[in-house]
Amino acid sequence: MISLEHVSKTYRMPEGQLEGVRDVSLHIPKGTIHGIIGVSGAGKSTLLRMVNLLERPDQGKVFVGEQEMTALSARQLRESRRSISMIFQQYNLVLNRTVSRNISMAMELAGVPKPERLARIEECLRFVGLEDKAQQYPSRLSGGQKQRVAIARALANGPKVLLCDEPTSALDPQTTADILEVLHHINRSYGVTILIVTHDMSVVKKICSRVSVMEQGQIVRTVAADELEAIGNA
Ligand SMILES: Nc1ncnc2c1ncn2[C@@H]1O[C@H](COP(=O)(O)OP(=O)(O)OP(=O)(O)O)[C@@H](O)[C@H]1O
Repeated sequence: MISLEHVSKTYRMPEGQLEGVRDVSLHIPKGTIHGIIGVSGAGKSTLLRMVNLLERPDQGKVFVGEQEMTALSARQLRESRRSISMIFQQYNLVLNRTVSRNISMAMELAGVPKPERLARIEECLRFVGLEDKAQQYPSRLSGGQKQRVAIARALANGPKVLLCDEPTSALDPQTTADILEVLHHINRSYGVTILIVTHDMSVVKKICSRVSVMEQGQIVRTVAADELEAIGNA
């Protein structure tokens, strides 16, 4: 479903250049949950953001489904990104819009008619267990509830791929477990392929089938999640 072929990204700054990602190749099969783990600065977020081309690689190719993302025009890329959703550590909700409007926005941009939007908002909120919060503003919600809204928003356009950048790092262990259960449920119910960046080994163990370990911009190994512990202890 997701293929990265020899992708690299170098950041050029006045004080010199920094190789964020170096010659990474990775294939993630459709319908799986894949983790990317590594210390701060290893290049995890950069790699994740290459999948929807929020970061454009300097070299290499990115495929999502049949589409070569790196070969699309700006218009085609906008279109293609509708099937790739993203959630973040800090939720990135629009604070002066209600929960309902937050979820509606991507559908408005995609030109979805209002009755369909309203039905979809209800469905997505029910999926994440927040059907009673539609008219609430984000500031009135807990961290776990904000992340549920962000997940509902991510589901609104019916994505094939969900990119998660440290989605539970701001949450306590119980809320983390609840959010991971929601992500697992999305994967099982809709067959969405999930790529999740984390520094938390327990996240990987709970929901990932495979995991890649990054160090200094490179993937140093990709293993089944239950093999990770053995490596960690070696
Ligand atoms: N826009 C940018 N400009 C310059 N350097 C950048 C930029 N984005 C990332 N980097 C650098 O690229 C390297 C990889 O960063 P990245 O954020 O991908 O790492 P990470 O593994 O996700 O780290 P963290 O867990 O702290 O988020 C780091 O050294 C970082 O400082």
